[in-house]
Amino acid sequence: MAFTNITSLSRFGISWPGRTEAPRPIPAVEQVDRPLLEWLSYRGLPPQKVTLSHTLREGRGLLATQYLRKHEKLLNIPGHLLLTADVALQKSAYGKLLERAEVPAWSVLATFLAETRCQPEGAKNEWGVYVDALPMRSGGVLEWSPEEVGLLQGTAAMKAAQRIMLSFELSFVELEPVLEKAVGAACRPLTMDDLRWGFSMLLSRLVRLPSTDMEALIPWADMLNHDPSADCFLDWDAPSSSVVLPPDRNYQAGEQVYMSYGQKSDSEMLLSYGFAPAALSNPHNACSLRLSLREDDPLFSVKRDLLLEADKDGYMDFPLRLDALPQNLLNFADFITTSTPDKRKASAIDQGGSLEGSEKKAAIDLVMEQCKAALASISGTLEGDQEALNKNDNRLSRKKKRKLAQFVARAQPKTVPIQEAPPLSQESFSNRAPRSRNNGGPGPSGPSPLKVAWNRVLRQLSSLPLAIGELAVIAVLSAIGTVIEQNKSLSFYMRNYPDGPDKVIGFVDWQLIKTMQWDHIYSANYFLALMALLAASLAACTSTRQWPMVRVARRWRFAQTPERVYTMAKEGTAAALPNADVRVMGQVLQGSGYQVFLKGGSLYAFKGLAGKLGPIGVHAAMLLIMAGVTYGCLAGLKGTVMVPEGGDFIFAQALSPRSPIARPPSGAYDMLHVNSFDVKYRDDGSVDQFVSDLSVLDGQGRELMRKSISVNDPLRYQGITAYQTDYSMAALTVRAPGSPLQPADGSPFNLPMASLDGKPGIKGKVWATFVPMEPPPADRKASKPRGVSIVARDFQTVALYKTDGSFAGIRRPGSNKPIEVDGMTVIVDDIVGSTGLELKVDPGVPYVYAGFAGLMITTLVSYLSHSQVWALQEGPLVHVGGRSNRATVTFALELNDLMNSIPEQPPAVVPERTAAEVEG
Ligand SMILES: C[S@@+](CC[C@H](N)C(=O)[O-])C[C@H]1O[C@@H](n2cnc3c(N)ncnc32)[C@H](O)[C@@H]1O
Repeated sequence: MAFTNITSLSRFGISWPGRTEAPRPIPAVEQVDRPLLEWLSYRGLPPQKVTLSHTLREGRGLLATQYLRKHEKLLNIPGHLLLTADVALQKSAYGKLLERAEVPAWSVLATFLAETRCQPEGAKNEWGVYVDALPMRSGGVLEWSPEEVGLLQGTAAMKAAQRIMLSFELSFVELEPVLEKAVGAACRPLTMDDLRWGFSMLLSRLVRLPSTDMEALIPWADMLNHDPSADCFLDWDAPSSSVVLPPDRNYQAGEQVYMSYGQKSDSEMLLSYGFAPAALSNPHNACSLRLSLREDDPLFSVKRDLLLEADKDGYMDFPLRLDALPQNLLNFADFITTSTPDKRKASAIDQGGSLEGSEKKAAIDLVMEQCKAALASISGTLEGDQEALNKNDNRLSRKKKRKLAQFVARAQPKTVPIQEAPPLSQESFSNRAPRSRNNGGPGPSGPSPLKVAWNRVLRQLSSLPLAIGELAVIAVLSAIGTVIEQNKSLSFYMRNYPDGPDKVIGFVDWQLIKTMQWDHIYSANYFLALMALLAASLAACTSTRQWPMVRVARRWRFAQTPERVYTMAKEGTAAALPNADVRVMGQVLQGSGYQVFLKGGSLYAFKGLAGKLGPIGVHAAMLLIMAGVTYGCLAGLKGTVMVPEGGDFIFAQALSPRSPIARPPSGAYDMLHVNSFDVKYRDDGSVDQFVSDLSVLDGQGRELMRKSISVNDPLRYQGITAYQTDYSMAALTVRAPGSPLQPADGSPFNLPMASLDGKPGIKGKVWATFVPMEPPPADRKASKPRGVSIVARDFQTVALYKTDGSFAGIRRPGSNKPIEVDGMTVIVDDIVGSTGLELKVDPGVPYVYAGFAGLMITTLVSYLSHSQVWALQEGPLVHVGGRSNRATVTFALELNDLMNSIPEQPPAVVPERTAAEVEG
């Protein structure tokens, strides 16, 4: 296929430039290079297999001094020659200030370059010779005039240019107040232009060494020029502790050695490095191809609806590289051409997979058709420019630069960067990655492998799909924990989840429950590990995403040009107010709750920063809840007791620790006494409430606390909570003249009650006792004892049965009404109840409560809009732009109202000229 194969470019009459250059005579060292070469050798640069030349098409570059074999290690630059942000921090007069302000690595390096360059001769720091050897200009976009940048209007290259320029401006705004604080620096105060030069040098020379992820300026290696067809990168060689370059081909002595600055498109090259590779020589060039559904397709509306359902528009943009086609492009092309559209196809567009047979052919044909159209427009433009482009060098004249900009603007309507791991990169600058802090490791200033690995782990952990997956698994496990009763005895599970054919829902039996720890799922090791993983994900997301967003939001960002005001507003509200004063605008904004900053005629105002902090608070609150739950699970104690009225126990006897780290609180050694247990009934006879009157007593029996507890109203004492959860019947108080147990004085006596739950044919809460009519027989086996059986289901009535088991009657305890059973009189006086208490010690509760309170507040705060307004005074005009991340319509209305409320200033009075002046 023509477009996946770069050799097909020969049909445009294009061959690879540069790499076919004839070897040159090896030049003698020029006078101008001497200071740099002497400095390099003084700083310990070993003899090299390349030498510096000035007479190359690209300006300076490195020539092989001997035959170089492919893959042989070239260069050998020791680690201490690397200029990293950490080295710059140590050597810079602004080091302490920059360190304290935590500015990004790029800003540290740019400041160091700028200050070194400004230092007077003789007072320069040890990097002075190297910095003086850097070019005055790189040709990159930071050095372009607004008019030149304007030539990119309407292109994606414009966006990239703006991103780079905005990053520089943000860096400057951040650096300016820091640098102002410096006293006694060895150079004059640094200006915006000084720093612009510093950043421009970084953009065109900073190297990222892929294997250590370290960014540094590398003297000597930064003399290598770029060749789009080269495939070799600078890298850190751990065994030799130096920077090396393994060439991707053999070089003759005198030939220029090239490296690759990364798989970058022409526009990226132009913006960062100030040159564009010869036309069509760059296989990494990319343009955006838009594929859309065809309106003449009879299945148009079916396909459009399917795409909408799959959350997609009727068109898709694809970054197209001459040497590769993305799979989702083919999938989308297949969807456009298919005669059997379905849900699966629509939602699988962004997935991998490969197409087969006729589907693949139809998809490729469509892509080819569109590509041809796109390429025809590119090649048409190129032919006219080719001559000019082929002659480009790195000291671009204004005219040439304009020409190149036009080329980028016309030839690449939408250039999209699509490559990985470029060694020379402006990415960290544009993304404003924070300065790396070096904690030791190989090389003098590279991040340790540990740090690289740590960053990778952080990135993985903060992935949203991972966090959603973790939450989903926790939700499923919590559902299991809600359905299956927790922390019951083994016999409970054996009874309720039998094995064999009666398994619950066909597969859940007690063995599975025990093996999977579903009987205590919330303290199971894998559940706790999952909680820890979710906590790590939340923390990673906060540190890698949310906190940087807040830091960016906190920066004051002034717009210096009207275009910038409108760019900052993006799709928000923008307007130009005639005869207005930006200071009045500031006062109006301040009156509406904005924080306003004015610098010269430029205004920046914001409100609702808390809205950006809200999500961090949400994460912190969730972490607190999880920490509280985990702490409660590990350091908690729990237990259940059944205590008869009048009975007591020491808390610690009933509490068992949930893990070895759990410790009973000091109050656990006090005693709980049950003064009474009462069941309250409604008029219809149903149970209304169970009430236990409890007292906490100390070792000497003194009452420390007393409370009547009921369901949902527990007793809380020194971290111990006693819940009313159960009841039982302990004894029946009766009088039974004629029974051998009846005391002689006729007073009532107690008969213990036993639960019948689980006895054949009986389920639920039923208790019974027996009033004997005669002393127990000598041979208990031979004859059954005679007596009255009394059965109770609740505390209101009891049923009495004769010796032969037949029903005798019902009585209310305490009614004093006797009943005659088999000749014996029985009076039921009372049922003595037992209260069932559940005891819990959960030291995590305060944290969980605090977490939930925090969660409610921070969730609300997250909904606050973060609104920003920029304004710039330009003569009598004030350009205003604003945007908000939420409630955009309300914000637009509010900003419009604010703008309308700004009083119009009287226009400046132009004195009328006198007749004499006119004549004169
Ligand atoms: C890392 S420096 C290389 C050394 C540089 N030639 C010098 O004199 O310092 C990068 C700069 O070299 C120039 N450069 C590199 N490769 C080039 C190429 N293929 N064509 C034109 N200029 C190139 C650009 O000006 C770029 O900003």
